[in-house]
Amino acid sequence: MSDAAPPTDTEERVESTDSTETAPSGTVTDAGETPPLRVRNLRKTFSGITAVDDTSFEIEEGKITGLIGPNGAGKSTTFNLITGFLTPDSGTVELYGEDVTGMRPYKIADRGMVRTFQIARELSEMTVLENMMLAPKHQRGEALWRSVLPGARSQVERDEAEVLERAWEMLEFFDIDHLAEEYAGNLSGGQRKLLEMARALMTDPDILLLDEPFAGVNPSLEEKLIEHIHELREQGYTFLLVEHDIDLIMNNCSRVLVLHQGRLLADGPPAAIKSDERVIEAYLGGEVE
Ligand SMILES: Nc1ncnc2c1ncn2[C@@H]1O[C@H](COP(=O)(O)OP(=O)(O)OP(=O)(O)O)[C@@H](O)[C@H]1O
Repeated sequence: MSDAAPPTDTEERVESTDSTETAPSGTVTDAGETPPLRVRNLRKTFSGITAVDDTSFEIEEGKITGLIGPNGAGKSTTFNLITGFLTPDSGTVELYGEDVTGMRPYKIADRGMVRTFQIARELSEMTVLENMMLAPKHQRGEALWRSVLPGARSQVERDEAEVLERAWEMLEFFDIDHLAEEYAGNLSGGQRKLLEMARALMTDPDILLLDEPFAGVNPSLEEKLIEHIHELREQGYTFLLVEHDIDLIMNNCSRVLVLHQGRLLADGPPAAIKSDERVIEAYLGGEVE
């Protein structure tokens, strides 16, 4: 990625994806801002298979960026490398200019970047509210630590009250507060996605990484989910979305990153990506729109 100012939604330009053009670590864009997330020359292999191959990109503050690519392109691996669930063989991940490469996921979450998770089977047997209360683990850890200090009891109670208040706020924001006592396993696909997002927001992150946010969501809830994402973006949150539904990406992201065989094939606004020959070719010669 070059140091050029990020393209606007209307520009038809596709960024060069030559990773040698990336700016040195800690530099700022021409707009004068350090990007929330910058990935440089990331590489990850699994016993001979190169899943992510010298990939570099950055995402813009307060924008929705989409990450797409055919099956096996390296999207999940990239997500896991960025969020600390995998350690890269080489390359760096920077959050607001800070090198967080190889940091544990909870430390990365502490620094303001979180990802959504599918609700595991065990959590399906807990209520929606219980799922929410489990989310900010590091805050609970702090509360336990403080519990050995003088005057700690009231502090612990205050912490718990704050977490509970935040949980209700998020459930209300996503219109699932009426489901608070429902088992998570009884929710519809769309309601689960809302809960996944509500949980991710418990720690009040700056950057949200959404993993297939629309998978299994019916059209009416899909619309609601999209509205919520845009509302949060307007509040200043920054998004990176991995999603198989190309239309949803093209219609809702200001910028799209295309991975192919572990490498960044294209990076630009949706209109330019849709007409990019290399992208069309990567999708087996099929239609991108
Ligand atoms: N833990 C692993 N062990 C071995 N190979 C892996 C592992 N994880 C991913 N791979 C391989 O790395 C490549 C990239 O996989 P990845 O899951 O990141 O792609 P993806 O774009 O998310 O694919 P999909 O859209 O099908 O989910 C694939 O060839 C995959 O088989």
